[in-house]
Amino acid sequence: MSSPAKGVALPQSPVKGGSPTKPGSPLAQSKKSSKASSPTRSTGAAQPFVHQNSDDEDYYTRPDFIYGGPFIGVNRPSPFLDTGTPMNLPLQGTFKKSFAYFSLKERIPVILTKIIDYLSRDGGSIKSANGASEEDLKNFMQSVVKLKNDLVTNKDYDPFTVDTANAKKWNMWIENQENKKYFNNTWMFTECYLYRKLREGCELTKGLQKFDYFEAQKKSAFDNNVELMCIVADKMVTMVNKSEKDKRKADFITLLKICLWANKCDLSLSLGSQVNLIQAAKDATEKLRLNPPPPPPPPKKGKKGKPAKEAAPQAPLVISHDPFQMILDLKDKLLVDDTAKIADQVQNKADAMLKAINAAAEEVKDTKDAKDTKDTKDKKETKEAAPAEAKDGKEKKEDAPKPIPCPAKMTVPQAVMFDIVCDNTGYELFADLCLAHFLVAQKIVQKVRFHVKDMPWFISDVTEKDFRYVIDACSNSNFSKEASSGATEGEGGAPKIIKADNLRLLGQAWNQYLTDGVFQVMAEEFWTTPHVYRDMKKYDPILYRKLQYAVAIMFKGDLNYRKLLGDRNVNPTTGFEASLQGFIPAPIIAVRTVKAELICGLPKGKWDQLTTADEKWMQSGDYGVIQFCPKGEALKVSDRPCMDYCQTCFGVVCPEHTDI
Ligand SMILES: O=P(O)(O)OC[C@H]1O[C@](O)(CO)[C@@H](O)[C@@H]1O
Repeated sequence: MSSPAKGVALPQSPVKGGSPTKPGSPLAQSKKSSKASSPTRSTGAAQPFVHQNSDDEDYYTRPDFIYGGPFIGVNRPSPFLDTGTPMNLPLQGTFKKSFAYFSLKERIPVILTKIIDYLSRDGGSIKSANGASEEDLKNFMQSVVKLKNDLVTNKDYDPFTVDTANAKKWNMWIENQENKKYFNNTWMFTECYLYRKLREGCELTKGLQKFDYFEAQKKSAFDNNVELMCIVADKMVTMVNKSEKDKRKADFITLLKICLWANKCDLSLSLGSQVNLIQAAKDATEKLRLNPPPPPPPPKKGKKGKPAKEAAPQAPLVISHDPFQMILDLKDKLLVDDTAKIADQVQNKADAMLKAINAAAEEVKDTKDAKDTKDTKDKKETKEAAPAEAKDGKEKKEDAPKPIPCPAKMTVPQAVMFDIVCDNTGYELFADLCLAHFLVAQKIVQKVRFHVKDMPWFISDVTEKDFRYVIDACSNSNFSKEASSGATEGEGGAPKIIKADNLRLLGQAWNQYLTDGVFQVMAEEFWTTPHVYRDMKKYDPILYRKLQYAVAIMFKGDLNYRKLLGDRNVNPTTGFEASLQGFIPAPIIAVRTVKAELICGLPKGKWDQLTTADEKWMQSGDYGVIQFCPKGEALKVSDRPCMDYCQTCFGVVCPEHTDI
């Protein structure tokens, strides 16, 4: 990992004056606490105070100029604390033992440096692929260099200068921030700002408007995991034929877990380095070999008349890269498993929703029939009264387009829909598509809406272009390879050949689903704003309402999880529903491998146990949760109709919101 650019590294000299460890201060408490019981879980809210190592020494001790008088050295209180994130506070770059601080100080500068390297190394091909000029490339590169320097020197955010409605909104949000410095504001705001600012660098050029600086990495990530996709595709064949209840439930659960572990494949945590699950499995096996788990305890003797308890199974010593075997191998790393509840309740809710939709359609039909009968009667009377020549003319049949009622008035959706708020492209998106395909094929739902990003985001997040790329790449794959060691062997012990035949079929089916509107891709602006989800209603009520039509919404990955929890270090034993802070447009499913220091819904003592074993377990992506909140806000006739209401649709037929 390279350090921040020369000459701009954050200063580390001691602050003059001020007691660094006041009794009762967060730092004092952290010093008292042992490493294992984590200082930050027992502290109260952090108060800014002067301490020894300020990351912004210059600013906090810079002399004040008194008009007409001397420069006087003052010690301002520094917000930097030598702790992790205190409980219930937002993750923030001021907590020097937190992953947020480490990310801003070390990880993101590396990500930005890699973009700069890429631009200088592949400038020629970037220019020709985008029709961009040398000037465009130079300007973009300069903007990335400046962004990196501003970050590592903890400057104030720059306002956006590109003339777009979105940039104006960002400027307003920046203006509303109490802290405008990269490290001093919330990690969420700063991180999102950085990715948005990167985009602006392209928007300000003529020729790089559509340039995706992460595209090449995303494409390689797809190629690196095709073998896994072929393995999953072969199994999918057995999951899509209409099956009986128990198998359907078991397959639903399996696919949720495939979706979970696919979330290991993000390029942001790996700083853009390729994540190859086959290699990762080999590395994990090697780790186990060097540090094997203790043998399971001997079976307990049964009480009088009762059979002896079975011995606990030996923890696996080889981690397979076969995604289905991986589910079993990683069983203990799945910290919260609500999959059975999800499978049951999504099915039940979907059945109930279908009934309501059919009943509503029946009602509309009855009204229409009654109207048609009346119309026919009226017409007949008019005809009889009409002049003779008109009676000879043929009757014109009109094919009225299917109206979409005003979304503000609609309380029953148009179809049973499942929503996926996507995270990473490549293998993770492939896994999400498999789950979506399964839900449609088993007729649990009629439609799946995929929510993707409207700009390159956190390196590997799915954009609309990536979405189509993955489907096309699956349809056209001609992968064929002898299975790597660790995968299932073929008949008679012969090496198994892994082929893309079924993967191609899946890709073709998905293309058809897209054409038919069974799969829908939506790239709403809200997903690339810095707002956490409890604020969605305020910032994007229309999206909130759209989500309310879903039978359930699956939020993928770590960043979505952070936004669901308000990016706060909540108490790890707080329940999932309470942690959502009122954000329940529909039942919520969170499927996330743990890559940031926040989690909820853990059993008592689990967090301490994991932290004792490995202080950094929350940064590794090795653990996962699949959590469920079955509640959803009931759909009422809206008291806050959408912006088009009464302007163009007049509450009858919506010309705008065809995605509902
Ligand atoms: O792709 P995911 O699962 O959202 O992870 C994104 C990564 O980026 C981060 O937001 C940090 O930059 C982490 O939370 C996580 O490591």
